[in-house]
Amino acid sequence: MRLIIREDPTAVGEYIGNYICKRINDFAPTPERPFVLGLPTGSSPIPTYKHLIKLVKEGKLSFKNVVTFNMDEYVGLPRDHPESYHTFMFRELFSHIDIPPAQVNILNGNVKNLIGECKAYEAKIKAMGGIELFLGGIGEDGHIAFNEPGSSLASRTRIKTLAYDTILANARFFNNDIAAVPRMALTVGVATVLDSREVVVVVTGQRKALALSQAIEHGVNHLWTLSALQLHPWGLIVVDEDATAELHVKTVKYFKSIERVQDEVEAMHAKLQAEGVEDDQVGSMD
Ligand SMILES: N[C@@H]1[C@@H](O)[C@H](O)[C@@H](COP(=O)(O)O)O[C@@H]1O
Repeated sequence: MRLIIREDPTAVGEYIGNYICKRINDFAPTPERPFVLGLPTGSSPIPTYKHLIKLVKEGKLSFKNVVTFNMDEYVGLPRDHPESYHTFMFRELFSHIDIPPAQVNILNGNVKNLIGECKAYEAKIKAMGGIELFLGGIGEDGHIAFNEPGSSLASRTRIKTLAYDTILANARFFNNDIAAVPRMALTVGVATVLDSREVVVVVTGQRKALALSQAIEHGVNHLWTLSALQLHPWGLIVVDEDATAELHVKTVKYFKSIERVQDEVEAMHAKLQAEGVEDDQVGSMD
């Protein structure tokens, strides 16, 4: 796992936006072989989305051959509700870039058969050849997507009851009316995220500092579901200075030293991929 530290959320968004841009351009997607990208909602990815929009407008990036799968969606919230994740994604990203809407996949929390919806989502990801890069955010309790504390680390896309902490945290989007926050969501599982070839997680702000430290300085456990990223060979967390507040100085120093050799390792990864060597033969980047 790698940890990249930047000054503030804007710099984090620029780093991740450029990173995703490079990955998509290196992949050279075509209609027959699209780049499959997993995406999150929340306030943390907004600077990344702003930067991706800028790159598209500058002609440096295209989403024409990108297929997206969102992490989660509330159950029972109308699709056109201002706080549905469907509305969020079109407002913050999809309406401003060149992605064909048919290539956008977002779980539907309003169907009768919610379990069927989740199974079909997993099947569609599989049919697309799996997710190339999953971008994620975390909650203050360390949840990734809506995999609340206590979620199985082997979980797949399913219905999830939201933790009270998450309902409280998300009330800010519902005029601070706790009763208005949906109680349930559909979410990809921890294993769905870990199945991706690469996982990039954005963590900004001091309120996420404890979760970050629990996820990277302690063992893998189901109470801080981001900690499962330790099991992934190609995990990257990009944070701002505020989010490092609970980390040990030696942890910060260690990851900063890794960043220094990052470019060399990425060049090696690209070379081996070009030669057709599988990732698991390459090993992790740290
Ligand atoms: N389901 C989403 C998560 O995917 C997201 O990571 C989290 C953090 O949101 P924010 O970035 O606004 O703190 O919010 C919700 O719980």
